[in-house]
Amino acid sequence: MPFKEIKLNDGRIIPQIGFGTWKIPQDKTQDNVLTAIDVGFDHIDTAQVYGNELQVGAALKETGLKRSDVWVTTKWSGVAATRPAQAIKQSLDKLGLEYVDLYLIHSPRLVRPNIFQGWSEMVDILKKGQSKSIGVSNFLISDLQELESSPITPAVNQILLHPYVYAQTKPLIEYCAQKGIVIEAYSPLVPLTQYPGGPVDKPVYAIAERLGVAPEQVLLAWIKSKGAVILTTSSKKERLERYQAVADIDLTDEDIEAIELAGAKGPGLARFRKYVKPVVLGLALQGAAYVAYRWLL
Ligand SMILES: NC(=O)C1=CN([C@@H]2O[C@H](COP(=O)(O)OP(=O)(O)OC[C@H]3O[C@@H](n4cnc5c(N)ncnc54)[C@H](O)[C@@H]3O)[C@@H](O)[C@H]2O)C=CC1
Ligand SMILES: O=CCc1c[nH]c2ccccc12
Repeated sequence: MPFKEIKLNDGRIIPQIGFGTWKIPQDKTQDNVLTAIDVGFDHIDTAQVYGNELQVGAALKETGLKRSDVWVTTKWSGVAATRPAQAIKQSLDKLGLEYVDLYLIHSPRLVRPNIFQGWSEMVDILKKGQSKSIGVSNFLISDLQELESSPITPAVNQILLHPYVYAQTKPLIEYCAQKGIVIEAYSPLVPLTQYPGGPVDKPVYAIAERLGVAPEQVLLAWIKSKGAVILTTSSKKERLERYQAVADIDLTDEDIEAIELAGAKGPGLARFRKYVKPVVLGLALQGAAYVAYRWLL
């Protein structure tokens, strides 16, 4: 089955695979994005906190692509204690765009305890046309429940998704399906990048050998089987070509079950969500420093 164009609850169509730009140094971003677009990516994912929106924008300009031919997502990450209204203006400026396709709250920690208020600020951005769709990232069911009385449901929830966290994440995935919220899966290759030698390797390598494909393609095909948007990355053109080729790789129900059974024997969410806390702590310190600076002025 080729990559689907996934329909969001606001009627817009999002390309099923996106090129992620987290951790790409500024001096490499423009080239990497150009390579991604060259091999067929038409969906780029960045964020305020990645610090490379300017270079993403430069790449988009260099391609000469029509604005409607590329999907651009960015996120409000709360850098320097910004609120969404200020952050979106800065992001659009850096990207050199009049609108983004999707604007996300990067983490519920940015808006707790008043999640509804934070979401209302995102709705304002939607109304102003600064983003065509709005959504959230790293939201739990309890966070999403706070938004149930909003007239606008998040279009997506961008979350960590790979076989080692699938069993624990299933209730969230099911909740999102029920509410019409599309899942965007980030870090799908964690079994290869952060837990090589783990129980998922056995079925993944066996399936890869049987199909004559690479193990990373099997993991991305597994995400595809869930109907989620895939967010992945590489600086290498050949890898990006392999990711794109996943459009033509379909797993059987037995393959999917074998991967999930092995995934359930792995370490689970606690092992893989560690980075979020230090990052958010860093942002909080940055915010506190800014508030102190404004108070001293
Ligand atoms: N909203 C959020 O909080 C987050 C969003 N993201 C988004 O998702 C994007 C993708 O996330 P990643 O964690 O980078 O994705 P990922 O799990 O797809 O990992 C990509 C890495 O895997 C490597 N790789 C590919 N094949 C491999 C193999 N066979 N063996 C070993 N390594 C291999 C690639 O070279 C690349 O460095 C990010 O760039 C960002 O845009 C990522 C993390 C958090
Ligand atoms: O997006 C990737 C991980 C990350 C980097 N900075 C933040 C801030 C808030 C949530 C997640 C992240």
